[in-house]
Amino acid sequence: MHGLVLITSSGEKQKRNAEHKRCKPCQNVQMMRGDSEPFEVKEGKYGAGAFAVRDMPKDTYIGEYVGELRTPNEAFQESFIQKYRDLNYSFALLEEPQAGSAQRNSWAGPIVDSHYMGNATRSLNHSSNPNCEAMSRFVNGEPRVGIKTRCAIKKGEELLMDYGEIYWAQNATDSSSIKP
Ligand SMILES: C[S@@+](CC[C@H](N)C(=O)[O-])C[C@H]1O[C@@H](n2cnc3c(N)ncnc32)[C@H](O)[C@@H]1O
Repeated sequence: MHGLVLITSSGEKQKRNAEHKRCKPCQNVQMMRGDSEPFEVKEGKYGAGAFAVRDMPKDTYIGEYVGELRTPNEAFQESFIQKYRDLNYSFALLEEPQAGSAQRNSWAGPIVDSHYMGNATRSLNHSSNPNCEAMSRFVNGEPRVGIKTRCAIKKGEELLMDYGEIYWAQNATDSSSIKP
């Protein structure tokens, strides 16, 4: 199965709790309110891409990565269609293995698939030097994924995030999937 990858770990959870206490404004609240930052979707190097329409500081909340929640098994079935179209909109929540464990990252929960029901955040393309990042939050007990800037971004720049190693390992046979 292939998909965009979001790592959650105990370190991440501690960071998240600390962020929650600082709340300026709290990103859970931004998700609940449905806040979003405007950006433009237009043709880029890898099909549609998302581009900043104004300068944004680091940690700007861009919006929620919305989609259908799928089980890993459902996502596996769906992945054949997405692979055929060479467009994969599945966002998996992964858990990091315990320190010292030989186990690889494993699927931890539902997969957010924006292929059929999504919003413009599904247009963010991949870069190994990203200017945006995903964050997972439990909002009223529901797993949700938001996108925020990880550095200051200038108007006109493409918004990019790192899809993660597994995505590219699983797509390695596709000649069009060239990791930049
Ligand atoms: C979440 S979608 C991003 C939006 C997509 N470009 C579109 O036109 O809808 C992910 C897909 O974009 C393409 N893509 C994104 N970043 C890429 C990159 N760095 N290199 C090659 N293809 C990329 C791949 O086809 C991938 O399956």
